[in-house]
Amino acid sequence: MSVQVRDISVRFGRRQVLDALTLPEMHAGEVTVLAGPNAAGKSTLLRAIAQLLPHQGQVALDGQDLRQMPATERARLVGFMPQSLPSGSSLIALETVIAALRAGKTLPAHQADAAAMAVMEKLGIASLALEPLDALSGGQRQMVALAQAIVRDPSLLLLDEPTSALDLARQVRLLSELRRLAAEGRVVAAVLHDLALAAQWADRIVLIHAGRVHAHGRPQDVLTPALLAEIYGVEARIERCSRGRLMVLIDGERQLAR
Ligand SMILES: Nc1ncnc2c1ncn2[C@@H]1O[C@H](COP(=O)(O)OP(=O)(O)OP(=O)(O)O)[C@@H](O)[C@H]1O
Repeated sequence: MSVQVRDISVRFGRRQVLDALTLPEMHAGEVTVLAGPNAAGKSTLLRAIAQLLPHQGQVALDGQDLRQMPATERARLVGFMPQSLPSGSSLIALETVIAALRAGKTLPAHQADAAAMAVMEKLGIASLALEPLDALSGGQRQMVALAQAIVRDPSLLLLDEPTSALDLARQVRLLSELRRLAAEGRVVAAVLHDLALAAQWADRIVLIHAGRVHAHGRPQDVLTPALLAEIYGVEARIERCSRGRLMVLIDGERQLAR
């Protein structure tokens, strides 16, 4: 499977947030990380790809335009994990995962319960199943959001800062899960701010700046001091640790020439 994202433009009022943005084609088996400064347009792009906000341009799965698909078919094919789950829910965590499952599939109640529980077990959060969603910690809610995003077994998985509230062990658990989901034949795209995590887990990094793709490629090609200075305005060093992994070291903000 491949995903084509072409010429995406989004405007909020008079503000052009995305300007004919085209991503490199994404393929099954690959994890693509979208990175870039605050307000660059990363969340807006993910939401446009998931067809959650009005936009111009095209998103296609194997050439099939997502916009033209019936909503249930799209819900089955695309999983979206938001930056945070809305609060004010009166449901327990398991019910929210069941509701996410039923948005894309009609299933008898006992099968839906079992499928939702199986995903929570796989993610190590079975003990949270009967807790009210609103009573969970930020990291626990983020793991439940992941369960909601993957429970329909989507072909395209979109995640908005999925590790932002997670402790170190759960970051590794989530990112290993993303790699496994990709290896099983899915397309995975995640917004991440942590470039060290991106370097370790991504096949490809797309740097987004001011609503456009500034650079894209393998982590070793994109994580360069020059590009990080251009995009983030920082003095960065990229070094390899003893295991050969890329380390991104930020020495400070870049001093502008007078
Ligand atoms: N619903 C909205 N109405 C008006 N403006 C919006 C809306 N959503 C986003 N924006 C604006 O669009 C721009 C891009 O926002 P977006 O959330 O996509 O950035 P981001 O790259 O994900 O940022 P961050 O790293 O801070 O999460 C920002 O200037 C933001 O204020």
